[in-house]
Amino acid sequence: MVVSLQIGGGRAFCPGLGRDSRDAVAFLWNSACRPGFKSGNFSSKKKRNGDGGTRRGLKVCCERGATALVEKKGDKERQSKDGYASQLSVVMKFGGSSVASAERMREIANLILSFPEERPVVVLSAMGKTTNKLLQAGEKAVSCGVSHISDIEELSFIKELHLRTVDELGIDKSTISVLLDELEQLLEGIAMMKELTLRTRDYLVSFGECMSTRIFTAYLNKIGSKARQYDAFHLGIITTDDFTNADILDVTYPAVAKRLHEDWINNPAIPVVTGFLGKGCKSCAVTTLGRGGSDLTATTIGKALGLREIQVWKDVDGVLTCDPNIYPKAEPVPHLTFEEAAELAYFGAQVLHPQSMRPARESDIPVRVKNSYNPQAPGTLITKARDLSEAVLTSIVLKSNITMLDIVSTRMLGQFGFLAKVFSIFEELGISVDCVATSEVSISLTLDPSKVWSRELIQQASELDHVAEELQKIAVVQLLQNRSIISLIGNVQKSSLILEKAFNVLREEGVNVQMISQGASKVNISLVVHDSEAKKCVGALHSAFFDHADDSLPELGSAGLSQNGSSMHSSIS
Ligand SMILES: Nc1ncnc2c1ncn2[C@@H]1O[C@H](COP(=O)(O)OP(=O)(O)O)[C@@H](O)[C@H]1O
Ligand SMILES: N[C@@H](CC(=O)OP(=O)(O)O)C(=O)O
Repeated sequence: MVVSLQIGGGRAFCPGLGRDSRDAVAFLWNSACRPGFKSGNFSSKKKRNGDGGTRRGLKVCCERGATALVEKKGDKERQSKDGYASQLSVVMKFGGSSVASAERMREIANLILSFPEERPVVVLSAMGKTTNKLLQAGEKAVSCGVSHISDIEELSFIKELHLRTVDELGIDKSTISVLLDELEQLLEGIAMMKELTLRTRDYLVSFGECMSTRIFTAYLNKIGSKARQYDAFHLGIITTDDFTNADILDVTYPAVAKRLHEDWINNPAIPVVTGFLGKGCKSCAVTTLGRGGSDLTATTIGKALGLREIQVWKDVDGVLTCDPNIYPKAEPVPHLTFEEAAELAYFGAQVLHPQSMRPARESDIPVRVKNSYNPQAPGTLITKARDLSEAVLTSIVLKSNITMLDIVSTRMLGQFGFLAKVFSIFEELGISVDCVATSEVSISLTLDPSKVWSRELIQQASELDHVAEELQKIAVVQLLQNRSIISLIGNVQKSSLILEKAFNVLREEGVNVQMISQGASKVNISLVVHDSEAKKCVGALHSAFFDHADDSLPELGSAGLSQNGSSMHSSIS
């Protein structure tokens, strides 16, 4: 088959073409399989790169107006779903601790520029603890009265931090002064209304990312690295209207790819994007993706552009065997699968946003978790698959202050529809359920406190009473608070070994496990214990699985796999 290309003014054919043209043929070959592709519509283009040099590429046009610059010199071309062959190569996301001060911003800029071969999209969180401070300021504004807004300690803190940073970096105050004024006006509005709705809350916290990205972009430009700031809600990150915990919609991917790609083609500059934020599809208001949501912004952009790698830079040497605040001897895990990472994030490891692995997994783009304080450390690489032959336990996750419900049917054994009825009550009340262990007539479950709205709900005793009231129509209900879930993320092929070892440790510690649940993905086994015993258990389990990996524990009989509060069951939820 002969494929013809129109390159510049000349005409060329597949056999014997130069390298650039072969790249274009490859693109044509891929694109021709896509709907909307119109063959023969090519033009060459000389392009200035970020350093002011020129780089030759071929601009390939598709029918829908999508264009792609195909690089020469063996730079592996990657295409987004929409047919864009991105010039950008990686996403580099920096969390709050990585951009907490002027000093940190300088270090991050140096770090980004120390990879001259990369053309990154930078995603930033708010500086340090700004998001928490904004939320606290909002809460205070509700009751302090309009005339006392300027007395709010957290507002002064935020102003001082951002103005000092701007000053220390030697950039213009005007970069953020308008936003600081708007923030004060917003707090006055909250004080006037005496209420802080979820929608307003999202708008309020958005000031953190909007300021950090403006400061960092101005700094990059000041030091001669051309950068361009983007607010995610203007970039095309479209979400549901679930304020404080919005989901990203699929329309986001082509919109983000188009905007970033076109801007880069027209005028290359490092994109610096606000993490955590989006735009509600119906409300058009600013939404947020849940706490820690900048990780999800990073993977979403990675997928949109079909980038080579997604890097999330934190203040730890990667994903660790355990939260270092709970067990300081925790060690980095060198390699994880998307499934393992998603599971440990979902079960409460703060290091990654629970939904952040989805876009990366869907587009099979590796995620690297690195330490911005220690860039030499190898970090954690998260990919589709890894060698599990030696793996037993990967990580231990502790989620505390959980509410557990023990529900036993008042109907006769064998009544069908009991479980359906229980779950329909949770659905009606909009409550998210976390771990479950069941039998035909009884069910133990834990309520998910990771969603902001449900955390508030759980804190409201009256709401919980309402749950119990509804359930009591069909069952005897016991509400057990102050429980912890210890999740063991490990190799499914070794689940019996994990259980055997874990139960031996817990028996030695004299701990009674109140519920066991092995998730559908089977890389996770969750044990519910009392809050007061949880940290001790995690320490002992960590010692057994990681600190003394060679010590073999005495063999025990096979443990039951699914147990709820009232009885031991053989099923696995
Ligand atoms: N398994 C774990 N591995 C690494 N860090 C963890 C783990 N569990 C909890 N953490 C906590 O997560 C923090 C990093 O996540 P986060 O604060 O969201 O980072 P950033 O704000 O830089 O994105 C660490 O400082 C650590 O305290
Ligand atoms: N600033 C937001 C979003 C975020 O992702 O932050 P971090 O990357 O610092 O966890 C938050 O605090 O939730």
